[in-house]
Amino acid sequence: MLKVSSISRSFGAHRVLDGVSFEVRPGRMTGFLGANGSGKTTTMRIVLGVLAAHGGEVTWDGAPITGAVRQRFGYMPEERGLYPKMKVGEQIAWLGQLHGLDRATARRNTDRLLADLELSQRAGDRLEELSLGNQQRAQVAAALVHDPLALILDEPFSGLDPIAVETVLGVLRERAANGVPVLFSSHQLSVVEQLCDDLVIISGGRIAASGERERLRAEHAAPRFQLVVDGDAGWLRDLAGVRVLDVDGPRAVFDLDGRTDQEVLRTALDRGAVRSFTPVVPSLDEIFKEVI
Ligand SMILES: Nc1ncnc2c1ncn2[C@@H]1O[C@H](COP(=O)(O)OP(=O)(O)OP(=O)(O)O)[C@@H](O)[C@H]1O
Repeated sequence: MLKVSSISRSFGAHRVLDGVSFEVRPGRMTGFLGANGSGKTTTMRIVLGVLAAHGGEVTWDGAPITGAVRQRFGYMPEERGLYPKMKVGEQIAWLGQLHGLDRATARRNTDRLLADLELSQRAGDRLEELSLGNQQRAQVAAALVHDPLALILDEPFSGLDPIAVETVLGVLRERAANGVPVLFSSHQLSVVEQLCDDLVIISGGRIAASGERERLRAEHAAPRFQLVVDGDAGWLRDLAGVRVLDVDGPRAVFDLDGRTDQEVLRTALDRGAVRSFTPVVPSLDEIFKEVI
């Protein structure tokens, strides 16, 4: 497991990270979410040892991370590091060798990854000849070629079309399923909402919330319900103890504000047929707005 404990970092007088702590668990896709400038890239650079922390530590399986362990991490940096003039397949295999693979294994891993990322046809092209989306797939391949112990990916989905998101996601999920902790940053809530198991939300260099996505949702869930009745649900507006957010014919969405869900349900049943009565789970968007 990758553990970040109380890390801090300043640039001049600007404190960019302030006591940042979270875990990236094996076999989990962890979304690292925050607005522009909130400290995601700085945190990832510190995890990778590209940048020093001014306080705190990063550990792997309980021990401070050594150079040898870091060498086995996979990193997709924000600035993207591949060579535009070099052929895609050669470049990825070469990066595999730089990470310690023998030539045959590097080649084999490259072929498999390019196939999984649906990029095999472009293996012989120079990187600069690829579309931006395909360049991004190549960057993902570069981060994965040496079968990393852990994956740290800075905005791996930005700029990808929905089909490419699915393809890249499939490859990352397979790694996660094999026990690799995967940390990926994003400021696209909708992307993170679908893709992550765990969530770390950073705001102004501090962790605003972290943990299992579903637990965070449940914790931040207002007691909100949707009721569908026969006829018009407008009567709910006059019921004390509920705050109606929306009524659209037979459908109403409301928060409880003093009355229990069972009381509202009984009232509705007294008035006629109830077609559905369901809790409304908040979107990540709502959680995000609430915690930052
Ligand atoms: N080398 C640096 N020198 C000075 N300030 C820096 C440096 N690197 C980052 N910062 C500042 O640290 C803050 C956090 O930046 P960081 O890149 O970590 O944010 P981020 O969450 O990754 O943002 P984005 O989503 O825009 O990539 C910003 O205010 C940024 O200007």
